[in-house]
Amino acid sequence: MFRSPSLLSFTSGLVTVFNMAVPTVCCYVWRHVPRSVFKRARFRLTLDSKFHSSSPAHSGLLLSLHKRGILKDTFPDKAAQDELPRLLQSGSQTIYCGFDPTADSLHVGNLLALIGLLHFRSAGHNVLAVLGGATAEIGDPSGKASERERLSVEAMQANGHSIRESILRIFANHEAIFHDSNKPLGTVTILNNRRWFKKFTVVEFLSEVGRHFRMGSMLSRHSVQSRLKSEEGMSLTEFTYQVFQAYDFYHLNQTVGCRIQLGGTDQLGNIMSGHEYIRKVSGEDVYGLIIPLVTSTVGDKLGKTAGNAVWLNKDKTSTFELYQFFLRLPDNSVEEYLRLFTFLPEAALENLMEQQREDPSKRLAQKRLAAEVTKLVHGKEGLESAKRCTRALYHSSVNALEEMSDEELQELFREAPFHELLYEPGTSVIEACRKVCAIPDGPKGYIMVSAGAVSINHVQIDNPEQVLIPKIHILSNGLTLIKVGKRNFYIIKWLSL
Ligand SMILES: N[C@@H](Cc1ccc(O)cc1)C(=O)O
Repeated sequence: MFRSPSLLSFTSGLVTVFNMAVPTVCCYVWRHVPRSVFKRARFRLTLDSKFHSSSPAHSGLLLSLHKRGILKDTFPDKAAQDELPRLLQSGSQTIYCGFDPTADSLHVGNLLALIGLLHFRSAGHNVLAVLGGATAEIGDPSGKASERERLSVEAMQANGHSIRESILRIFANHEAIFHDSNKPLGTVTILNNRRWFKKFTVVEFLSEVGRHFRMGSMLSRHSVQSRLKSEEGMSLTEFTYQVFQAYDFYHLNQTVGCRIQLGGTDQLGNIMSGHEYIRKVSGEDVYGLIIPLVTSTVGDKLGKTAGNAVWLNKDKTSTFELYQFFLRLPDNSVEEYLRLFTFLPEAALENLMEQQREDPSKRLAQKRLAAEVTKLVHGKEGLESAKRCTRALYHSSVNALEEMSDEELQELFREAPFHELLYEPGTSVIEACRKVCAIPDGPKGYIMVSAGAVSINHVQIDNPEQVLIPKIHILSNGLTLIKVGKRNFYIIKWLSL
């Protein structure tokens, strides 16, 4: 029997750049797309009043998320007033959010989506994370100036595996540390969309699903418009992305009754496509919850594409670096971040901010924020580790250095060379420094040490001939930390015979 190529290999193989079609397409849009579509596609600013339901009993969760800054908007626009609050009141709902495994870790931007889901879970709703094994192969053009490099299926699977682990870890930390155990907690499900796309051939998909999509609305999406205008244009593969995400929503609606999708502002177009598709095929009303994109303190999108990501896996951003990222936030951002990234109730938050305003130099708000986020992402042990590293590095604490595991050390001094050397009694400071190339050869290095440029385990050295003394220069964990100048670190792990 004839079988057409499988859907995924067909679409991801299509690198036919859409450029050639741009002029025709633009004319098409201009002539055929109703004005109202453009108007709807434009992101509208939310008015507070929108989240006030006509019946106050219904508006609770949405309103509080809106006040925290997590819920930026809903789709359709008017649903926030009545339909959505009513739906959430009517019983446990399933809320989903998708994550494409295009990297081996999620980042802080994704954390906000997980936190959004967690608020719903804490309110007794069921949450569903979709790993986009299939959609990652297509590549979402939303918010991206150019097409993503194609990743191998193996890399995608490995990424998916690692992302699944981190989602489960964060959800488990939330349950153990932040959830009030007297309150009902919804379920968590993680599904990979490869599962349902696998069954289609490309012909079947286009014939069964594709026919319900209108070119006019597809072309009106912001992600498409901005790319069509760019020099690079857009491939057919990327152009079809919204159909895949729309189908996910439909599939989850049909199989588990999911009626709510959560996503960042860049996902609005994809969510709208799902909404239109489901309405058309099954007549059911579904909704989108739009969360803000996390930006850096100077306003850049904080994410993988922007190249300044803060990752959630500790082999990419250590617990210490994550902690420090939040600790370093400027005063004018900390309140906003506390609302977005912690589960602190409003009263506790205001209290904390009042203390912060009394004496900003104590950085109480930043410390609390950093602690809460680190606990959520890496658990209590993660926070302990981050604090230990902070003491070791910034408070020159020898005790903290002594308590550190090899793994923590390497995480903390990621950039620092790590040397394992055989310990020979009688080794001097200058010899140790030379062995790890911490100082230049010859008299220049000798002079540097004599001038006090080198410290060992946070104690400044001025005698290059000083013999390394166990317990002082070699800590009980077999470690010597050499610092040259302000920020050059070298770690020696002494091995004994
Ligand atoms: N498109 C989303 C990920 C996603 C994947 C599949 C979905 O069904 C939903 C969302 C993103 O790039 O962030």
